[in-house]
Amino acid sequence: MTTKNPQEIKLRIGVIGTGAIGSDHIRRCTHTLSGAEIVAVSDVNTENAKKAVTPYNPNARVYESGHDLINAENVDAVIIASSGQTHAEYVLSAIKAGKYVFCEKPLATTIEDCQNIIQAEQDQGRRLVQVGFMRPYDKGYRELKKIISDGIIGSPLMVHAVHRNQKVGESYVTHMSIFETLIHELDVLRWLLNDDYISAQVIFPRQTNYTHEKLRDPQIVLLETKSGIRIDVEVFVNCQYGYDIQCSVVGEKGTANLPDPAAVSLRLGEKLTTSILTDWKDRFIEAYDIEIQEFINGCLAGQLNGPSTWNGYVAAIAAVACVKAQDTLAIEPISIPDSPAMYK
Ligand SMILES: NC(=O)c1ccc[n+]([C@@H]2O[C@H](COP(=O)([O-])OP(=O)(O)OC[C@H]3O[C@@H](n4cnc5c(N)ncnc54)[C@H](O)[C@@H]3O)[C@@H](O)[C@H]2O)c1
Ligand SMILES: O[C@H]1[C@H](O)[C@@H](O)[C@H](O)[C@@H](O)[C@H]1O
Repeated sequence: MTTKNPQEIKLRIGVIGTGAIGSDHIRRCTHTLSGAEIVAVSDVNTENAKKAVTPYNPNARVYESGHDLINAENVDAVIIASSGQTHAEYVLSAIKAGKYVFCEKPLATTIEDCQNIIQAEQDQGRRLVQVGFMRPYDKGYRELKKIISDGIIGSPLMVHAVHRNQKVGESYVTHMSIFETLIHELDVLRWLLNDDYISAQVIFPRQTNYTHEKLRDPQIVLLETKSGIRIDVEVFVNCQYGYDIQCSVVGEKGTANLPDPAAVSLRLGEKLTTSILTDWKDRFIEAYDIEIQEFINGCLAGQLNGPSTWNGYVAAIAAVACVKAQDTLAIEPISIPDSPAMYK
C-alpha cells in the first residue's frame, strides 16, 4: 500500500477487464471514492485497457496477462470485471497469491468452479473475495428489507419482480438471461426475504420480435422458497423503452414496492412526463459506489464484509437450476447446503 502522506494510505488496485463496468470502476475508484488508486490494468484487448486507464492514471501499467497483474508486487487488491466465464481462473489466481479480490457477478458460471473457489478461500483461512452483488447496497432495497423485517406488512407471501433491459447485443444468448441478468434477483431476493429457494421453473410467453435466434426473450422465472413464498421474476432484456427494475412484496397485511429512481415530472405541451433511465450504470450508481468503497475499506482494515463467495455459490446453484428449467420446462429442485462458519 502507498502512503502519499501519513494520513492517506492508498490501496493499490489492479483491474482485469476494462469494458463497460471495468472502466466505470476505474473512474469511481479514482474520482469518487477514497483510499484507492488504480495502478494496473489488463484486458485481452490491451489497447482498450490503455485507453480506459490513461485519463485516470497515465502511469498505470498495462498487463497482457491478468495473472501477471495479480502477481505484481505493487498490486494490493484486484477488481475482476472481465466476461463472466473468465472470473473463476482469476479469482483462484488472486486467492493463491493471498490478495483481496472484488469479483463482478457472477462469481463463476459452474458449481464446480464456485466450490473450488470456496475451497481455496477456506484453505487460506480468511475471506479474500467480495462478489459484485450491489443491490443489497441500494437504498430502495434496504428500505424494502427494513419494512419486511420489521413485520410492517406481515409475513411475505408473494413477490412479483421485473428485470428489464432496453436491449442486448447479438452475443447475449438465452442462458445469459440467468447468469448475467436474473442472478441479481437470485441474490437480492434471498437477502430480502431471509429465505432460500427450493425450486425453479421457467415459462416462455410469446416472444418479442426484437430478439434474435439464440435468445428466448422474454421469460418468466418462478421460484419457491423454503417457507413457501412464491416469486415470479419477469426477465425481458429487449424491452425497448428503458432499464426498469421492479420488486413488489405482498405480505399478509400490505404490500411494499421498490421505489423508482427519483426523476423530475415535467408538465409540458399538454403532457405530464417522467424520464425512464436506460442504463444500469445510472440506476445503481450509488450502490456501486458504496459496494466498492466497502471493498476498499475492508481491504485496508484486513476484514471483508460484503457479499461473499458463499453468496456467489448459492446464486450459482439457483442459476444452474434455472438454466436447466429453461430446457426442461419442468419444476427443477434447488438444494442449498449449510454454509461453513467463515460465511455465517
Ligand atoms: N454488477 C453489475 O450490475 C454489473 C454490471 C455490468 C457488468 N457486470 C459484470 O461485469 C462483467 C463485465 O461486464 P461488462 O458489461 O463490462 O462487459 P464488457 O463486454 O463491456 O467488458 C468485458 C471486458 O472483459 C474483457 N475480457 C474478456 N475476456 C477476458 C480475459 N480472459 N481476460 C481479460 N479480459 C477479458 C473484454 O475484452 C472486455 O473488455 C460481467 O461479468 C458482467 O456480468 C456486472
Ligand atoms: O451485466 C449487466 C448488469 O448486471 C445489469 O445490472 C443487468 O441488468 C444486465 O442484464 C446485465 O447484462
